[in-house]
Amino acid sequence: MRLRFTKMQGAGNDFVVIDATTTPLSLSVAQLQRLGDRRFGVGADQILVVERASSADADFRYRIFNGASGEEVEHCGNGARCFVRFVHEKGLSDRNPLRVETVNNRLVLQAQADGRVTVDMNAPIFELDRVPFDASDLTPRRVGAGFPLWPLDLGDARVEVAVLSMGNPHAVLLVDDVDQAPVAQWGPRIEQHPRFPRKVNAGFLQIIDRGHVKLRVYERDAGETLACGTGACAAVVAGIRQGLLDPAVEVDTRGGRLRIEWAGGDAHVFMTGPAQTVFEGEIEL
Ligand SMILES: N[C@@H](CCC[C@H](N)C(=O)O)C(=O)O
Repeated sequence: MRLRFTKMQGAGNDFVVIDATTTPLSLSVAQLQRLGDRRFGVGADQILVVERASSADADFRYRIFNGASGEEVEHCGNGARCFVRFVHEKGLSDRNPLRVETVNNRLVLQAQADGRVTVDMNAPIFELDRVPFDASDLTPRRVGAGFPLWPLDLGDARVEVAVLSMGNPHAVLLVDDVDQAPVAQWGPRIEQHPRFPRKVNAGFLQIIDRGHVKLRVYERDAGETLACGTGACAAVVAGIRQGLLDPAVEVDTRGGRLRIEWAGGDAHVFMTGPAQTVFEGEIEL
């Protein structure tokens, strides 16, 4: 099969984006992994497939697959911004905002006049069984107004993580200096910790001040990426719940800056950041 694709990036988190709005497309895990492979394929952290919506209250359906594993996942913040740019650039729709359905969510996305895109990421989820996280026999340390930090045994280290879902699972760890943080060592151990039955994205968060943080994320099934949009939302929400951050925060990732806003409680989280097309191509799969 010959497949047309668009290579995109949002803050250095990179994607192969495929238009499946006219012809339905079913790719095998091996084909998805080939698209994600930086040596034998195109190379991407995630593969995004744009489809027709299944109901009238959404404009499109957007599916996300981790490039390394070919597994379908629930959410991708940086990918959502690229999805908007793709739909507008390809002339698939000129609606703004766009409403999109994902495997477990509905999102509203708005292209801004300055070229950035804002995504309504919905409300964060703290119920542990919905993350999911197995906290049996664990006692958390409570911080802020009672927000739990959970102890995790990593073998030669014991860390404390905030646990939440942005539609996909996140564990967030506070560090003094993110550039020195042992992301490559602890990232995979947190990602595959048995207390996270569906694995987890592991965020390493350094607070600069109440409106500015630095963040690195070891993504589930992707390794460390240059940025993770849902990870940025989860980290800021965790920082706010710990009483360390204000409601609007600039997040510096290794690939660029994201702005995250959350008013607390049941409020939705809003993420604003860049999205860019890198090139177009065709591949024989
Ligand atoms: N890069 C993404 C998240 C992609 C999915 C993640 N690796 C997972 O498995 O949940 C983002 O920008 O949010």
